Amino acid sequence: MEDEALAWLKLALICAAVAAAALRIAAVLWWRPRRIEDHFSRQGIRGPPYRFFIGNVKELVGMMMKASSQPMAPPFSHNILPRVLSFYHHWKKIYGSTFLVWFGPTVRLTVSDPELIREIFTSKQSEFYEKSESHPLVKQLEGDGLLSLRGEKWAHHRKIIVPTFYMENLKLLVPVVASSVTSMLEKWEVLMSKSGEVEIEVSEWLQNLTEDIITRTAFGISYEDGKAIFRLQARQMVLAADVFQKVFIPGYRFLPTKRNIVSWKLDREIKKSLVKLIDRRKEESGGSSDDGGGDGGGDGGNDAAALEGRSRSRPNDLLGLMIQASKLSDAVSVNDIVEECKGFFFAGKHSTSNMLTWTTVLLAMHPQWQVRARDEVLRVCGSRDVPTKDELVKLKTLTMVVNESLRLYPPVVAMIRRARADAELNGYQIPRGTEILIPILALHHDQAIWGSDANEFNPGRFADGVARAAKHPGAFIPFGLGPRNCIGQNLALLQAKLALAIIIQRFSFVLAPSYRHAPTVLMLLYPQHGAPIIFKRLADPPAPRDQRL
Ligand code: HEM
Repeated sequence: MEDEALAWLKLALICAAVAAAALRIAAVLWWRPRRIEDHFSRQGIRGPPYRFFIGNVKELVGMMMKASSQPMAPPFSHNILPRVLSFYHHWKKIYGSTFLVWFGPTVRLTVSDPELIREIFTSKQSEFYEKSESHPLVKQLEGDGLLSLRGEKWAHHRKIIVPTFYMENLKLLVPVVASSVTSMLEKWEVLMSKSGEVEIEVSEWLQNLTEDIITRTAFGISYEDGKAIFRLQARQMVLAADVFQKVFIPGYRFLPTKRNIVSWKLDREIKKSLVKLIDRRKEESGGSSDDGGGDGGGDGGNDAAALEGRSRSRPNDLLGLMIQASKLSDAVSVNDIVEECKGFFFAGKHSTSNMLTWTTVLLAMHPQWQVRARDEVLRVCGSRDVPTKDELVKLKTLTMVVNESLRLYPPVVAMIRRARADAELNGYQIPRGTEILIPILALHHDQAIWGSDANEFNPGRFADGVARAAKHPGAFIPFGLGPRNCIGQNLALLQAKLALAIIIQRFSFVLAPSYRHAPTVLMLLYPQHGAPIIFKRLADPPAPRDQRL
């Protein structure tokens, strides 16, 4: 009898637990989304209706797949928003520029008004919005460093790493970057036909170039070891990109599939090699706080100032700076350094090569700007000399071209933030946990901000600088904005200008007949069918040095 009562009790408890779990699931997947929809609807913000569990993902993926399966129309148009962010383009027409979209049961408020964006990133309100958790695959690649850290740990790391990217430090890297570029061009020369022409798939070559440069910046004197490590990471990226294109299955990354086993092995190898390298660099720098990256001495108190002093005298590499900082502060461990190195490779390589690829494509499409940019380079730097750091600053036309390329084809097409507490955004009440989607690409193509030629390539709009190029000074944000803006933007721009200057100095180029204009997004904005371009060696232009500026 007692046994039977116990059995009933157990059953009742199980039923209660199942009912509680079901209620919880229903709350998360049904009532909460409805409540949020109502909350925003009362404030005049609407969006496509939430569907149980999947939200708007099915329609969104369908629109994106359809768009990327169709050619651009007209074929070389820069009006790429409908193709690249088709869901935004479609729903904006129905619901206005501030609308809700459901990524599963997670709500995202899409915001493309520059005033609201400024509020989210730079005003006092900005402390309410934090970086949201990345997709697990992205997280594995970006590491647990600056890109994903939050709070005090992020602030500490940022303070330590910032001096690496000071312009006076980066300028010392000009010869390093230039030698990577010229060695790439020498390889192109070898491939050239007798008539001095060659077809190059630039996106691949430029990826190798930026990998080389980021390796030198991150590892400096340990270049060869760094290269081997970044090769492993590049393999891991290929695996991740493959999975990224498939339907996301929660928990998939924990399953011992063939792909996951290879990826885990790579991850272990990357960590092991980095730890070994860091230990060796630590040993080489002995008991002193100098890692050999600089020649000043630190007092152990103001670490950022000490690092800054060093950066003026010699180019420090990221690894050297982090090792130095780890000696000055317990807050940076070997594991932290490992994670930062991973993040730099992830953030620096493809974004910069994409920017270079799009700018090369645009110059091939718009020969009049290619000629203008070349005339300037030849006038300022001559026909064969590698531009110096001072000459680079004088290349105004090239700067305008790069900015226009970053406007029309921003490698990072969107950013996401998450409200960590209930917040007010210019009168809108934003509940805790709401994610905010900032479609950089849409902001950059908005006719209300950039004028009726927003979808045309017109570098001239940047003639008076970035702040005056649009109706709103904060409308150009390829590198993000506020305290978490891109730490590597100076390096990226320096690389791009130097590489482009050396290329246009030596070659003229046009799109290959096989080029199909098809911008698409997979983590970053890239040319779906590659970027084949025909380069033709220029006859040595007669520009003697003394006739230049
Ligand atoms: C054209 C090239 C690049 C573009 C378009 C770009 C774009 C961006 C954007 C939009 C952000 C802000 C993301 C957000 O707020 O959610 C960002 C952050 C970041 N970028 Fe870049 N980036 C580029 C190159 C680089 C390079 C070369 C490096 C490093 C070598 C780098 C390292 C980082 C890091 C570490 C962050 C996170 C900063 C923080 O949160 O404190 N980026 N980048």
